[in-house]
Amino acid sequence: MGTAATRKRKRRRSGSRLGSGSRSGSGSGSGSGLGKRRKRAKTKAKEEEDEEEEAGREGVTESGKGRHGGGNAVTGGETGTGAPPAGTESGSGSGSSSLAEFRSRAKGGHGDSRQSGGRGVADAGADVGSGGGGGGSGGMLSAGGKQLSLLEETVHLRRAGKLKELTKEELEAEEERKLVEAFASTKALVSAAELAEGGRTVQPLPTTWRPPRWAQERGPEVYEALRTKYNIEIKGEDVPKCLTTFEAMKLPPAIVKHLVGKSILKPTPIQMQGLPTILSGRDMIGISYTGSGKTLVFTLPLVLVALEEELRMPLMPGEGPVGVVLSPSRELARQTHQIACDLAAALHADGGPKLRMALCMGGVPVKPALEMVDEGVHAVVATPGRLLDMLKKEQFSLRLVRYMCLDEADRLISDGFEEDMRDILSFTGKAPRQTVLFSATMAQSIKEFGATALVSPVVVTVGRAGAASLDIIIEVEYVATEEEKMSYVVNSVLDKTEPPVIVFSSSSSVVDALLEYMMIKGVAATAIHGGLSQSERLQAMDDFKNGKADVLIASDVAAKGIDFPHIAHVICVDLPKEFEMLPHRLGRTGRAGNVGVASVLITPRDDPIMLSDLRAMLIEAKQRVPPYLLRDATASASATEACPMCGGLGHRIADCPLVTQRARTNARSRMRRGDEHRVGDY
Ligand SMILES: Nc1ncnc2c1ncn2[C@@H]1O[C@H](COP(=O)(O)OP(=O)(O)OP(=O)(O)O)[C@@H](O)[C@H]1O
Repeated sequence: MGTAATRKRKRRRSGSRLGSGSRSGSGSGSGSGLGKRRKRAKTKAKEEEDEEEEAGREGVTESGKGRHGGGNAVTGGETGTGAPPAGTESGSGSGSSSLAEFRSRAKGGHGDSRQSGGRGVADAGADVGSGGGGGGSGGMLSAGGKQLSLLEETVHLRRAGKLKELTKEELEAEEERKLVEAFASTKALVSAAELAEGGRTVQPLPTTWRPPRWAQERGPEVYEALRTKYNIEIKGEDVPKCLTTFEAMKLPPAIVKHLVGKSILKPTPIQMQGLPTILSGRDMIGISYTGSGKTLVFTLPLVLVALEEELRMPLMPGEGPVGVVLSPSRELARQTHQIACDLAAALHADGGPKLRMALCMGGVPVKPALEMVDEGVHAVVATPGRLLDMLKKEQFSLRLVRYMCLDEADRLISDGFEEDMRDILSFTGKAPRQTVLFSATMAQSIKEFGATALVSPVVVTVGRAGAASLDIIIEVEYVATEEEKMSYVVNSVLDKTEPPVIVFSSSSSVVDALLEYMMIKGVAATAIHGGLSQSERLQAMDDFKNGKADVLIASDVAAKGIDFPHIAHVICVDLPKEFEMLPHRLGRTGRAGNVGVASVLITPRDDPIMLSDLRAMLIEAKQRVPPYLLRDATASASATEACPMCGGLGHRIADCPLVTQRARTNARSRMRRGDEHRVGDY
């Protein structure tokens, strides 16, 4: 590992769980050491949450003017020609549309659809969110009309003798069903107005995009075979074709050229099914393992929606956006925004119009985004807190939005973001809207909820949701005490591979202590966590990306979605607070078909349920299970069926730590929202 100490980043935090905060690097470290130049930016409570964006703000005023929503023609009409020879998967390439062709299609393609919409509105009383009538969560009412909790309900039923005849297994299954329903009944994807009116759009967004004719003429058995070959599972009605080349998807040549320049030559499985699905205007839930190219699946349509709108009717100053991508962290928002800008620039360089893509996230000045809005903004990539803040200040409007994506959607529609999401949707107009959700992890409860809140969605799954990528070699290492971890990481684990390496911990103070220790040991390291200022976070990311630092020590703020190229090794010094986070952490390596190594440190003090999940994950990924895990993990777990709440393979819902944690987080979030003056890390 490199020895050049880079920047003099000095921080210290006492009480680190890892100890060793002292100069000697040993002992139980109260955290003296490198001085006190960095003030503590966070309280303990904030540190525990650490991760990300939150918001609790008041007041919703619908604003915005101008346009009206409409159809979603994306890249053109039915011009794919030249069937490929039987048995081949690719088109002839003639399906790819030039910008001029695209322009003419966009102008004539779907006439008035922007005005007329195309999605009908459901009758009052329609099934909004999950659950439908009766409160959705399956709760029942007491004689006094009060909604009963699940617990109270069970007690009532027991007293009434209705549960007597059920076996223990049946009771457990019933309990699971109700818990899943209870959590699935959250309605983050349905705006307050839609909830109030009991209506929502019920037709997929109309689009003029079609696959090439040769692809349309193939029988369903061809697509079934392709999906089997690429391990693609689909759910939904009338699922669009799976296309195995970008040309067959009729992307503008400038985009294909841009992708080739990035060595993206052939779609990955989630792209094969996901891109045609979104280009067809369908709502979609996309689940695929980490590093499998999901970002392109939702970013490319964002840019193409923007292109089409601009070609049909250029945006006026103050208008837009027509597309929005929401990310749960600033780093992820920044990354996605850059990818969208690159795609837009490729179109512009080929003679296309200039598309304006705004980045709206906390920690950075709002001015550049506002300047873009003044000119007319085509698309926005945002974190929920900043977006909501701007909407409430009427700095722009979402009334023209016809494409909305939630990246890392399981995080965005749970964990206290729910209210923000609903508030954000209150700012959308009545225009038809296409909604797509993506993640590598999505527990059954979230998937079910998504499926009821979207319009005739297509669910595309590649691999099991929450499974570790098979391109990662996972090694579990047993360490007897927390105090030993720090020296163990530096002296035994770090040297297993060449840099770059990412080290994860769920605690900011451990991240700080590790940074201090590594700097003392001469390791070129930098760190990122939610307690640092935005400029410090940015600097750390840049130093790591451009090779100034060999090691990035990170809290889970960097676990989801961040695409560092060629990470050789991920080290988890502890298990995350939610097991679901582990595949995300591990997934920073082994991306885009490369093989990676991950080390997970465990101690005897780790939660047995977490260890059980870990064991099941290793077995599923056909990795070596250390004897310690075989001995101590709880024996009751089923290794074939995932917990419907959190996706963990090692336990059932009755033992799910997430159930308790979510309840706690939601309560905390409700309390925060009562504080009008709070300004979150958004
Ligand atoms: N078709 C492709 N061929 C080769 N590389 C690709 C392809 N599509 C995307 N990539 C590259 O793969 C890497 C991972 O892609 P991406 O970040 O979209 O993964 P992801 O599925 O979103 O992962 P995560 O779940 O961690 O967010 C990126 O560097 C991207 O440029």
